[in-house]
Amino acid sequence: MGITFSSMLGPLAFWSRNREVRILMLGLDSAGKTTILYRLQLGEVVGTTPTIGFNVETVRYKNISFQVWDLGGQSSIRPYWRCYYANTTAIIFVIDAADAKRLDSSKEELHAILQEEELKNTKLLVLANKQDLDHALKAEQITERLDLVEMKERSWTVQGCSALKGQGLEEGLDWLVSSLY
Ligand SMILES: Nc1nc2c(ncn2[C@@H]2O[C@H](COP(=O)(O)OP(=O)(O)OP(=O)(O)O)[C@@H](O)[C@H]2O)c(=O)[nH]1
Ligand SMILES: [Mg+2]
Repeated sequence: MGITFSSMLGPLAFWSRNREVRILMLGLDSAGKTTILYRLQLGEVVGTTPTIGFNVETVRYKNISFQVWDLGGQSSIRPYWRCYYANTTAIIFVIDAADAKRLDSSKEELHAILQEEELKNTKLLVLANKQDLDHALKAEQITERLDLVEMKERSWTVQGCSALKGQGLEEGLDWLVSSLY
């Protein structure tokens, strides 16, 4: 009996308890996607091998269930990314910020994804991973190199992180959560 705080929150509380947000994690091979997935889910660094196909895990953060799809990034399997686009809420695009030579390839793949009709309403979190390495480019430099500065039609951000050290990932998820409301 009586009105409880959660009943007053009503639909919002229901939404946050029950909605599963589908996230696609994409990026070139060896960017650190699988390491990030398991760092988020288990809170530790696991040994990885190149992903052939995908890993999918539920990550609970701030009362929201994220269903995170981590797809293999090798060039031969990138054409299969499109099979997973439907019903995606947000893209996490992972960059190896210490691998400046491959930034142009990352940019090409990212801009191709952003043209996809099925992904046109998705939020975009770019993770500039491997910030623990001395020569890693900072988030601002990655933003420029990826040609994102002028992008106005979608919610996006670039967040520096290190899956190895566990830094920057919570900030990225906080941005994702805030972008959902
Ligand atoms: N120094 C450093 N190395 C990292 C970091 N994150 C991942 N790595 C390493 O980068 C390599 C590739 O990591 P994965 O997570 O397998 O990369 P991936 O993006 O899943 O690669 P594919 O499955 O081939 O698409 C591994 O040796 C990781 O240990 C990081 O933050 N810092
Ligand atoms: Mg992988």
